[in-house]
Parts: sequence; structure tokens; C-alpha cells
Amino acid sequence: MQAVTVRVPAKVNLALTVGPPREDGFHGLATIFHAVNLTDDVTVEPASSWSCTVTGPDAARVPTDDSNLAVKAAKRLARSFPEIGPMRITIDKSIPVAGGMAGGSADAAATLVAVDALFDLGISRKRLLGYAARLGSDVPFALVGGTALGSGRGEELAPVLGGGSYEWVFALQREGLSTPQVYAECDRLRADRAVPVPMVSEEMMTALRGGDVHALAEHLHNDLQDAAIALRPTLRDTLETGLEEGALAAVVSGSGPTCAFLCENRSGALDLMVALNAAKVADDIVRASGPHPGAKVTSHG
Ligand SMILES: C[C@](O)(CO)[C@H](O)COP(=O)(O)OP(=O)(O)OC[C@H]1O[C@@H](n2ccc(N)nc2=O)[C@H](O)[C@@H]1O
Ligand SMILES: Nc1ncnc2c1ncn2[C@@H]1O[C@H](COP(=O)(O)OP(=O)(O)OP(=O)(O)O)[C@@H](O)[C@H]1O
Repeated sequence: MQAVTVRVPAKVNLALTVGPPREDGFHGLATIFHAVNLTDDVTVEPASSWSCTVTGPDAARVPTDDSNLAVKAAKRLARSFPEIGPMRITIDKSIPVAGGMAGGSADAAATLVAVDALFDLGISRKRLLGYAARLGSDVPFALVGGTALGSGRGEELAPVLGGGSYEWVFALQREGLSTPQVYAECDRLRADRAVPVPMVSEEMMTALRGGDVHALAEHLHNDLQDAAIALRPTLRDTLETGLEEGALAAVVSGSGPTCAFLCENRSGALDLMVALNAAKVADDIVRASGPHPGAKVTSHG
């Protein structure tokens, strides 16, 4: 029992429809989660005291105290399994921070998988998904990966089968957006309207089942996009520039401010990266493809 490393993906929501606020403060969702190969590596080792270290270009923006979602996940399991002692957690971070790509959730999911393997706990998949859901609405999907339909507050998942793989470009902003603030802004913008029951369109499901990138491009949709733009008006320009420079479609990722551009193929994505870099519409531009598997052990020393 020395160290376990787990690799875990970021997500983008291909469809995100948001219902009215629920009594518990969350919103009912119907969403398509899609994991992409922008990944964090989380390493967990037994130690004499708890610690958390984050490496990577955005490390300074990630807390290392008990508010880190990876620490929360490890301590949650330590409360349930008395045989577990303190741990050293190391997060090698490539997923954008506070970008609407569920980076903290991914680290929490990776930690659940790592601790389970490190201490040989044999936690069932169902129970692991239960721990994940209690840690955050996006955490279960990071365990599952691929492409999945999310309902409830995002924690109820059903896989979406389809042979397609997709090429993406992401425009990242250094300054994040707060997820609760974006949901609150969405409520404010829709205050004078009846909000329909959230639902993913049949056209979107058909596009995904057929692996049809052009049909998928037509149906990318995010109900939080207007709210993210209201809070960060420059995002409108970023999205428009991507479309002018050849993206098949552009959408704000989750609660933003990352903008996601769907491309026809890999060479289209490379061309778009160059154009967006030149246009200086974002602090960084990265390329990724999906779907990507969920949290997986990559080394067990
Ligand atoms: C925007 C998305 O990334 C889309 O997948 C997620 O809905 C956000 O999921 P998350 O960051 O895991 O969110 P949580 O940690 O569960 O909740 C943080 C806050 O976001 C808001 N929230 C989140 C999920 C949801 N279905 N409705 C909400 O209103 C609530 O204000 C909540 O207090
Ligand atoms: N392991 C972690 N990695 C990144 N941020 C974390 C982590 N743990 C806690 N945080 C805090 O959570 C905030 C949101 O970070 P995160 O990167 O998860 O946002 P996000 O991608 O917008 O989330 P989501 O898409 O799930 O709403 C950060 O500003 C940071 O303070």
C-alpha cells in the first residue's frame, strides 16, 4: 500500500436545460455530459498527517485546505471506514479552474476511486456513485465519463451510446465564474416567464446515437449561456469569433466562462486554435477530444 494515481477528465455539457429553482436550492436539469481528454491526475498515499498539494499552471488558484473537493472526498471516506488513516493528496491539475468544466468535481471523483483502491475497500459502484452525488452534482459523471444523460440535479446518469468522437477547442478565461451566481442570474433573467420542464431534445439524442457532428453542432444548447454572458459580456464576442473562424458551433461550457467550439475534425480544430490565439479573445486556448473514459487508476505502486 504505497500510492495510487487516478486520471480523471473534464466535462462539457452538450445540452443543458435548467428547470425552475427547487425547494432545496438546486435546479432540476436535463443535460448531456461529455467527458474530454483534458485531465487531472490525483495521487493518494497514506501519511502521518493530512495534506494536499496542487501542481500545474493554475495551482495557486486551488485551495489546499478542507475546502478542496478532493480533501472533502477523502475525509468523507475516512469517516465511513475507520481503518483509513490520514493521507497525502497530490493533484496535478490541467483542467481549467472555475471554468465550468467540473475540475473540482473531477478531483473529488478521482480521490474516491484512489482511496477505494489504496485501502482495498471494495466499495460497490452504486455506493461510490452515492458518495459522489453527496459531494456535488457534477461528481458522479466524472466517475462514469463518456457521454451520459444527466437528470435530477445532474447526479442521475444514463449512458448515451453512439460511435462518434468529437474534436473541440476551448477558450479559457483566467477569471472564473461562480456556479451559484450563474444559476441565480439565470433565474433572474427568466423571472417573468414560465420555465418548462427540462428536457434534452430528441434531435440531440439522434445526433449523438448517429455520431453525426453536423447534427450535433445544430443542437448544442446551454440554458445558462445567457446568464454567463450577462455576468461576463465579453463571452459573446469570444463565441462569435469562434464561429467566424470556422467552428461548427459554439457554446458556453456549463456555468462558464470557458467557451467550447465544436470542430469538423482535428485539422479544423488546429486551425481554429491558431485563429483564436491570434484574435486574443481568451487567456488561453486548448484543444481536446471526447468522449473520454471516467476516473481510472493509472498507477498503483
Ligand atoms: C453547471 C453544471 O456544471 C452543469 O453540469 C452543474 O450544474 C454544477 O454542478 P456542481 O458545480 O457540482 O454544483 P454543486 O456543487 O452540486 O452545487 C453548487 C451550487 O450550484 C447551484 N446548482 C447546482 C446544480 C444544480 N442542478 N442546480 C443548482 O442550482 C446551487 O446554487 C448549488 O448550491
Ligand atoms: N480540487 C479542486 N480543483 C479546483 N477547484 C477547487 C477544487 N476544490 C475546490 N475548488 C474550488 O472550487 C471553485 C470552483 O472550481 P472548479 O474548477 O471545480 O469550477 P467549475 O469547473 O466551474 O465547476 P463546475 O463546472 O462543476 O460548476 C474554485 O474556485 C476553487 O476555489
